[in-house]
Amino acid sequence: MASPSALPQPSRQTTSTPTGSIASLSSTTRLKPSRRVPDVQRVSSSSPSKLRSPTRPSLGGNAQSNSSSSISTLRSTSGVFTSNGPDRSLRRTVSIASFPQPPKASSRLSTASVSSSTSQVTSNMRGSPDLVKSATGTARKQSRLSTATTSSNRGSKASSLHNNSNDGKSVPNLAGIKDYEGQISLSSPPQSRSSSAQGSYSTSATTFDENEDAEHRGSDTKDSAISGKKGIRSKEVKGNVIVSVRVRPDNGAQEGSRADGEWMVDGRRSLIGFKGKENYDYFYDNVFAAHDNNSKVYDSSAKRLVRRVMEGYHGTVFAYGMTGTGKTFSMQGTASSPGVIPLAITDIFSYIRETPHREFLLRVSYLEIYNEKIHDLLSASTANGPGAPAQEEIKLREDSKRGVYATPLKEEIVQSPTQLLRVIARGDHARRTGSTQFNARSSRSHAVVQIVVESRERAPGGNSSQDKRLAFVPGGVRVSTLSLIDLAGSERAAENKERRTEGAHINKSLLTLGTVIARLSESKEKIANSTDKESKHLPYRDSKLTRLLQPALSGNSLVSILCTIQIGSSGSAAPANTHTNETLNTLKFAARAKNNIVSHAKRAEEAFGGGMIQSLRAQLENQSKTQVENESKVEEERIEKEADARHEEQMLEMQLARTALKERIEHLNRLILSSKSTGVNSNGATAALDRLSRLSGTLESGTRSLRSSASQSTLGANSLRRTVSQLSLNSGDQSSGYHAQRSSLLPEDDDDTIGEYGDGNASLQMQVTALQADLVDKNRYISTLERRLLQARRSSHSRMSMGISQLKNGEDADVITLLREKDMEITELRIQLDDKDRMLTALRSAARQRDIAQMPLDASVSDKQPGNRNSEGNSSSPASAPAGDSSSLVNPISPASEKEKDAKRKSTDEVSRMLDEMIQDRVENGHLVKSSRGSIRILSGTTNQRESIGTVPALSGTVDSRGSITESSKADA
Ligand SMILES: Nc1ncnc2c1ncn2[C@@H]1O[C@H](COP(=O)(O)OP(=O)(O)OP(=O)(O)O)[C@@H](O)[C@H]1O
Repeated sequence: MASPSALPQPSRQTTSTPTGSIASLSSTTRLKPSRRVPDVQRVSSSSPSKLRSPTRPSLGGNAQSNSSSSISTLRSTSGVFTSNGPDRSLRRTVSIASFPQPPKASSRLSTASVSSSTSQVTSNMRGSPDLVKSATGTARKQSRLSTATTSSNRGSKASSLHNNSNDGKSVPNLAGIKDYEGQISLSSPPQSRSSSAQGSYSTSATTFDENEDAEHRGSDTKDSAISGKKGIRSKEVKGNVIVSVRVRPDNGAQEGSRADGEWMVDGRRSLIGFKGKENYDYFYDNVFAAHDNNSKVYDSSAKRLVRRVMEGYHGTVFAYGMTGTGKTFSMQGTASSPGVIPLAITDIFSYIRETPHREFLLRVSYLEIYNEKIHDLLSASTANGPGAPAQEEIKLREDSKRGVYATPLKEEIVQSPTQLLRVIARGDHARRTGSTQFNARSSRSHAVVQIVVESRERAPGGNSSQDKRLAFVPGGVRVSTLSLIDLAGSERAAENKERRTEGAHINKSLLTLGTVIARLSESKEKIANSTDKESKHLPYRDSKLTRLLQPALSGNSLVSILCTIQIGSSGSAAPANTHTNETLNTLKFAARAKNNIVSHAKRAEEAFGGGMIQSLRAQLENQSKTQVENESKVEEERIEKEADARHEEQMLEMQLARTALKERIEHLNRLILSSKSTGVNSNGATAALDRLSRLSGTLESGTRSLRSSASQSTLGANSLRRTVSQLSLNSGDQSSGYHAQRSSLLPEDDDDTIGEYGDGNASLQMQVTALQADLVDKNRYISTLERRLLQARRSSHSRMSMGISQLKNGEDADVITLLREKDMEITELRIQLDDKDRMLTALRSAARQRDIAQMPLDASVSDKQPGNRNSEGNSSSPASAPAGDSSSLVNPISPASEKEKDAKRKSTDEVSRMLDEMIQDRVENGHLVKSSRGSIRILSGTTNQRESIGTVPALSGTVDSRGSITESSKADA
């Protein structure tokens, strides 16, 4: 947002125009010293023309004395001419006074003198309308100085002038013609604006300070002098409309050429007179002679209005006149002589700089009305030329707040004069121009620059720019608009068809403008207090131009109209008389405007919650909010993605870990199996159980759920445990039946699995050590797995606690379920590990028991049969014992050990039977397939959870019915 502090403070001296079309804002051209002296000189040496000289001599001694006395009085009062010379102070003082100013105490003396002399003049002029007009003009100037003079002026002659000009007709020069004749040229010296006498301004425009009431008093005197319509306009509205006429230099004019009458331009008295078939004298607020430059034109006709706009009034400045008479020259100016627009821009920024207690925001739009269509001169499509895509049609709308406005129209916020000038230069570039007979680069459209000024009070105190930005009085925003309009020129003599079409539109809209202004007088009084409704009968809607100007013309705005004329017709294709008629029409238009337009412009109220400043502030806040939201959203998404990626990675790791763990378990199973096959499991029953265990492990690696696999695994482990508990009983049994069973159960490819222990010679201790090592391995692995799971959990938790609540409920549930599954998996793996532990313990105790059992047996055998002592090793190593030897060795044993052996055999049979049942069960359930050779294989893909789980109770039931084994299995379960 363009905060006030952000508005750069332009340097008047350095401001330059971005393009050649807009003049440099350098003040040097404006402040040229001694400008007025040459002006005066130029008056006497101005080029010959058909201009009459000022009528001073014709006024007679009184008038002359009046004139001179008034001037001298002004000078002495202001103290500017005498003390400072025509310097900057003077110029500015004069310029500000273009709007009537209140009298000051210091001016009273001079006022009295002016008053008396004016009275004298007017009384001397009675009976001569021409003189009356001239004198009234002088009196009008005088009257600005004091209200005291006003009454006499009003009462005397003003009405006689303005009764005629009111309806657009000027008073013809019926008398005093002689007085004008013989005068070659006229270029009155720049008039000394009465404000200088009032001394109501400081010498610098930048310390402008005036009293509004006083100003209105001043304006009252001025207007009453010019219009003589006292009582019609209220004091408040007079002076709000300034009408000026500017005469373009007629460089090509030659004496006697194309003359159609005699003209008199008296800038000092703001008078233009014409002597021809009819004689006219027109008085305006300002008349600028050919030698007056743009700076003077701006100072006198627009400067004050611009500053009032900055204070909160709406203001409209427009240039009206025939083609080629200098409208664009006056509004835009040149590089060396900037016009109203660049000078206004400079002033706007000066004002901002001088008003630090308020915050300002400026936005600018630029449109043209060409052939009754509105074009946005700042839109890209306009700037890009005819090839660019057509822009959306711009329409005029009206609302109570904004009045009549064009939409959609691009508005640019500007923060410096350079920026503003650049924007306008861009629009100028896009504006349509063409060559007419009277102007090589004629504007073919009405161009409207609109600068919207928003301001509001700052809180006192804040020194830093930061403070200034933040500290505001909780007041409202004041919005005012400055419209600077360069109308297209009327042209009657177009030859080219395109020019004619354009000309028709231009003329039609100008005609409507003239009609509206003429009609304003009909209901002037009404309009002074009018509501919008009452003014609706005026044909504002007949043209886009009048519709756009409606708020200004109907009194809501300060208005300054600059009418341009060219007195000579040199350069014009039109015949001299046509040209003169056109010029007279312009003058009539100006006179009507002066008399008919009533402005009761009021300073805009400070609106709360409205205005661009506030909406921009709100927008900015919203934007930053949205930005923060977006950033946090992006950040959250990034975190979420990272978390997802981490999560996936962890899942993958866990999956791998699980697979690896299973492999390890399988491997462990194999080791157990091999240990069974060699030592503890020498009876073969264990081998069968081991198969089962292995089977469960294999099944486990299938596609069934973790739970089912765990059940299987547990089942295998339980079976093993049971087997181990039985083995503790059968440790000494080495019946060949087990070998037979073992061979029938072992798949062929298991021969390798038996591995190093397969020879049956490896010691049990070695197997136990291997198992232990494996166990340690497994434990390590599980702890790693646990650690990872913990990490995964932590990151999940942190994700949740970080408020990445964008995760859908389903996702949460998924994660939780997954975690639970992993927990279960770990638990189950633990159980398996415990099983293995127990199994190992069982194996150890079995080994120990076997050792113990063998020791007394060996001892008794050796005791009773000393010759057989060497057979001990054979009994413990069936592989090394000769076939059938075992029975022969057993025979000599005592009846007690026979009994013991019997019991062992029985229990071994029992285990075998149990295993058979289990295997049979599995075969029936389709988990195992019996090969033709009698061996059993695992059927791949037979992983039916229901079946596998179902086997457990069946097995349990079987085992339950069997004494000590039942107890052990129950405990395991
Ligand atoms: N006061 C002046 N002093 C010097 N040159 C002037 C003055 N007024 C106008 N001119 C010159 O006269 C020519 C026509 O002026 P300009 O284009 O401003 O006329 P216009 O009224 O805008 O015409 P149109 O309506 O055709 O656009 C330009 O070359 C301009 O420089």
